[in-house]
Amino acid sequence: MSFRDRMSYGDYLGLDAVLSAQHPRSAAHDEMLFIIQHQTSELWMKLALHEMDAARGLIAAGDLQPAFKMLARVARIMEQLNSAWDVLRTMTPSDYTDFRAALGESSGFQSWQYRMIEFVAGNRNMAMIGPHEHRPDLAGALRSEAARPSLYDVVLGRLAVAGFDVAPRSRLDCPHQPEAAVIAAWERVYRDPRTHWELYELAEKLMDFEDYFRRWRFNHVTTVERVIGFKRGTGGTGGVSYLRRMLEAVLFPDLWQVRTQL
Ligand code: HEM
Ligand SMILES: N[C@@H](CC(=O)c1ccccc1NC=O)C(=O)O
Repeated sequence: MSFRDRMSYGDYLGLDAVLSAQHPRSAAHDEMLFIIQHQTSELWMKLALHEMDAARGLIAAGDLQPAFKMLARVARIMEQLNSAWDVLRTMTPSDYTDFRAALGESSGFQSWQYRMIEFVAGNRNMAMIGPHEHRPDLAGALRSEAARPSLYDVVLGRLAVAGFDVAPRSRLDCPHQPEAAVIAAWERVYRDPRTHWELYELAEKLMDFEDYFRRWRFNHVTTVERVIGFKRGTGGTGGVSYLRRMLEAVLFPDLWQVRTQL
């Protein structure tokens, strides 16, 4: 059973690198929880991006069934991220203040994968690249992403292919705005799902995604208020006041607006 010359479990998974990447900067007991909570979230985000990018390519090519499977997996990943807050919630303000100063000015604001998920979905606020300018590779990756059609842009492309009067966006580097022609197209899809089943299913997959995303934001702001109250964030924002404003962000406004008309 010697694995001296064969690939072992740890070799395959790169576990030495993963399990030696926890470097608490204080003696506080809960700092390990804080680090692992973020690292596992970033790993799940990596998988979500892998699935979202592949789903976007398949949707653009008109191969919707495998894309649905990937988007369903993204929804399960988001559930995982949402459940993870239950672990972090066991950390009280007393526990957190034991090591908060050790975090310096670092903050979730600098999670480039979180911003990339927003950018791939289509919520592109170029000002959010600011916190990544110290890493030209990451800022560059976000800029390149903002120049590509988003997940929602390729979905709009499917509406056009199906004969709806929907034009590609003239600018890709901004959040999606509600558009009368697109809302009218979705209205026809939702009024007659049997005729437009794939588009209907696609729309509901996007709704699932945004629904889970909103729950993540809500869990975040609630946990933050529970742990630091209304203190300013280490990233320089007002903290809870900023995160509450972010709850209003809408990824797919047409899909939310069409509901009022049905
Ligand atoms: C006790 C735990 C946490 C606290 C107190 C906290 C606090 C904050 C605060 C105050 C902000 C606003 C930016 C700033 O001024 O710093 C922020 C942003 C952010 N945090 Fe957390 N956070 C916590 C846990 C997490 C976890 C577990 C994640 C998961 C990766 C996360 C990801 C983010 C992201 C992505 C942002 C940017 C949000 C946006 O711009 O919309 N945070 N956090
Ligand atoms: N913004 C947080 C700090 C923080 O949460 C954080 C710091 C370093 C690495 C990840 C973090 N998590 C999410 O924002 C605070 O103000 O306490």
